[in-house]
Amino acid sequence: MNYCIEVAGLAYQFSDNTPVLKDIQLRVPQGAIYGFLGPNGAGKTTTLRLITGLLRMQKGTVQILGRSFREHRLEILRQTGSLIESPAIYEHLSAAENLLVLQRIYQCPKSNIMEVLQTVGLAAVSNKKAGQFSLGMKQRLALAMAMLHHPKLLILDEPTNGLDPNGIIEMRDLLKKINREQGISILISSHLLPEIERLATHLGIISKGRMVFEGSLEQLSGLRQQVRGYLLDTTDNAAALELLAAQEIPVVTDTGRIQVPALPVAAIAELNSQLVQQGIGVYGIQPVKNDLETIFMDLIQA
Ligand SMILES: Nc1ncnc2c1ncn2[C@@H]1O[C@H](COP(=O)(O)OP(=O)(O)OP(=O)(O)O)[C@@H](O)[C@H]1O
Repeated sequence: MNYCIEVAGLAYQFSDNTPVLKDIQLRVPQGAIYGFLGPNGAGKTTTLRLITGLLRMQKGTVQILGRSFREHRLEILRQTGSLIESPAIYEHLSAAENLLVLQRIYQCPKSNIMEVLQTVGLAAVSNKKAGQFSLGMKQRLALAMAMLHHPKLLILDEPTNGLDPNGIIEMRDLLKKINREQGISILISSHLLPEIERLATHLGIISKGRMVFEGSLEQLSGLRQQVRGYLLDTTDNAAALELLAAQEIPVVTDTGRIQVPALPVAAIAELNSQLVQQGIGVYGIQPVKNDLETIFMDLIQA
């Protein structure tokens, strides 16, 4: 598989000497929308700042679009668009004028300006001052700015932060469209699993400065299929709990029902017959499967 970003052994600490990143491995397949997920303070922004050269690397290697970032920094940045921290939008300039400033820096064709405004759905308001834009429109302008020079790769740090539900959906659809129609690979960070689940093809989860999962969405869903335990419905829960305690089987009862761990199916069948032999009717045995939220919480709390 070809990767547009390959990070290995990335470690970082700020001046207070507390390690913030520890041995980060991250591989973004070409053409992917890679969701970089983790709770607040996990190290997402620091990782993205290192990958885009906003922070100086201390340890590890970063390859972008097949080249070492250390050795080919400028060449890589010319092919990469990023949106990290608040974008530098001039509020007193129109959307088109904001892009014109960048067009002069990038020395790219002027026709790119209307083209990206079209892509992000701001062509009709290209002459409106950015200061009069809603937050969602500003984020779309920021995305247009990141895309102006036709990058092959976009690196976006929580681009939906602060947007209302409609703005979030718009941004998600836009990113999918850009990825599908222009073949641009996207690395996007978020602390919201449902958002990433609806958008990403691949996923990396970071917690306390370490990667705790990396793989496709299917692989994560595979974990969802695993059985966490079984719910037992009985005619006499008190007697059933006594029998389980005698066998030292841990139970959870916080839903008002008895949940036993994911024992082998033969052990569950044996438990069922013992309960019945004790005169306790068992009218339900239901496997409890992981949901994505539980998997996520398990991974980040491990
Ligand atoms: N300039 C800095 N100096 C010292 N510590 C910092 C600095 N920037 C970030 N940190 C610390 O590094 C850790 C990781 O922060 P980072 O911003 O990378 O996390 P994050 O996953 O992006 O979180 P969030 O979702 O809240 O943005 C945090 O403990 C943070 O306090």
